[in-house]
Amino acid sequence: MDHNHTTSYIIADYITDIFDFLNVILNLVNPYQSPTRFWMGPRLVVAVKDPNQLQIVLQSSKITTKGFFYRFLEPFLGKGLFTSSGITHKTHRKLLQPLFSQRMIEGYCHLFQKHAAKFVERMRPHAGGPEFDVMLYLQNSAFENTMDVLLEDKNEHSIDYKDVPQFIKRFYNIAFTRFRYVWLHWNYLFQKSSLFKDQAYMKIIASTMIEEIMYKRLPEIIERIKNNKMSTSDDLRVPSMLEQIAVMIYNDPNCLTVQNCIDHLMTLMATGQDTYSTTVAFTCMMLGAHPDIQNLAVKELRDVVGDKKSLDMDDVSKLKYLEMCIKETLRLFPVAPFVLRETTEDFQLGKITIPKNVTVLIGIYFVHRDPTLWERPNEFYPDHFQPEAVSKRHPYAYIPFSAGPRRCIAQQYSYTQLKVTLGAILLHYELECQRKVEDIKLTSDISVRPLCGYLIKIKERV
Ligand code: HEM
Repeated sequence: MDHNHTTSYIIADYITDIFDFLNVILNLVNPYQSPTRFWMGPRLVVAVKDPNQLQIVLQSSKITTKGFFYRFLEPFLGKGLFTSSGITHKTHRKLLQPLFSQRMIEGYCHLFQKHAAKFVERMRPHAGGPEFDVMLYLQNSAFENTMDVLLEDKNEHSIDYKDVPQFIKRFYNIAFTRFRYVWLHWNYLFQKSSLFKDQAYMKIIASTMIEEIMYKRLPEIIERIKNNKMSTSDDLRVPSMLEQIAVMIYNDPNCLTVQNCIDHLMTLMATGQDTYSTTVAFTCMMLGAHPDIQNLAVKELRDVVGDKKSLDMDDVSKLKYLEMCIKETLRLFPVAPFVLRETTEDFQLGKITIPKNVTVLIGIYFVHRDPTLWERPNEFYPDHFQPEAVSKRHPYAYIPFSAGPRRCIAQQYSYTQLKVTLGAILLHYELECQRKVEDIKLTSDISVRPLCGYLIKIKERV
């Protein structure tokens, strides 16, 4: 690799002493041109933040192996889509892609509406009151919504599972702690820690829950498949994801093992919640802090939705301004500020050769706030996503869902779910937030988090 790009060498202890990982990485990488490199304990990390270079890395099929950090997610997610690599990932991705097709998303929309309405009601006691952390309600709502889409689960499971949404957060936190504290990379030391015990306990509860619901649902689903009758229950306009997976296995019993199914369901459950809830929460904060922008979003909603109090699929595609607000939120507060890859052979990045066995850090957060790419990089300014501005910008300047073969499988699903939820919130409440972008101090584990919490005030909308 070209040594002119060498920047900083850090030793393991340096990074572990500092709580604020996001800012550690920002300070290490920001002053230098891309790509830049640093050591994390014994590992060489190459950070990429230039959109042309990001395009080369993300589009390449030679660098799709997830970084070493993802090994710490495996105890919970198994070998699901998020953590697997190589041919397994490629074939399973192809199998699961139809679960997120436009037709399926249209079917799930009905469930998104149901859970958005429930969420709006849960917040009602706060209307007219002081500020509160909206995540208190979002976490459970995200969990119930995901379980409904995945497993046709009506949230009737035993009381023992009420903590699972909290476990998912805690689990990410443990994986991230392992990442930060280099000595916990070694299984031997990790297994001596209390984190290991916590992780094992949470894993047992969560996977028992998934298996219990799965086996409860399966006889009915198999009966439907045998009778050639896909789901027509009142609540489901399309089959649940479990039912679609069962049909695949019915047609080709070798396509997935039972363990594959459990791993995929665990992965979709865990990836589907935190992403959705943090984006809804940050968007509420941003709209609350910018009443003029909120008014524009509400005007568009009223024009599209008319007198209705919820949104259907036709409405969703017309809400262009609300989508711009969501995109701007994901620009400033990307769910994944960095993603990691591992080189399995020497990789050519323009004139630079990145050697084998190096971690490549894909700097989503950097490119999203690059002043050479954005008119107002540190402000909430949805007009960044006016079609004309988008057409002039580098396509890899904005990659909240990543891009290429390892991009998020649920991008369209997420925009639909987010618009349905935020639309319902805005139709019922006026949002207020006292913090603008510059007042929100961020930290990160696997995702970016506001140190102050997701604090907003709500008032009934007249
Ligand atoms: C605001 C919403 C979301 C954002 C911003 C987001 C972002 C991302 C990003 C950046 C990646 C790439 C991660 C990496 O390379 O390490 C990813 C992958 C993935 N996401 Fe999402 N995600 C969102 C919602 C969801 C939802 C709702 C689901 C599931 C229901 C989901 C499932 C997945 C899966 C399975 C992968 C792995 C894909 C693969 O490697 O083939 N995501 N997501």
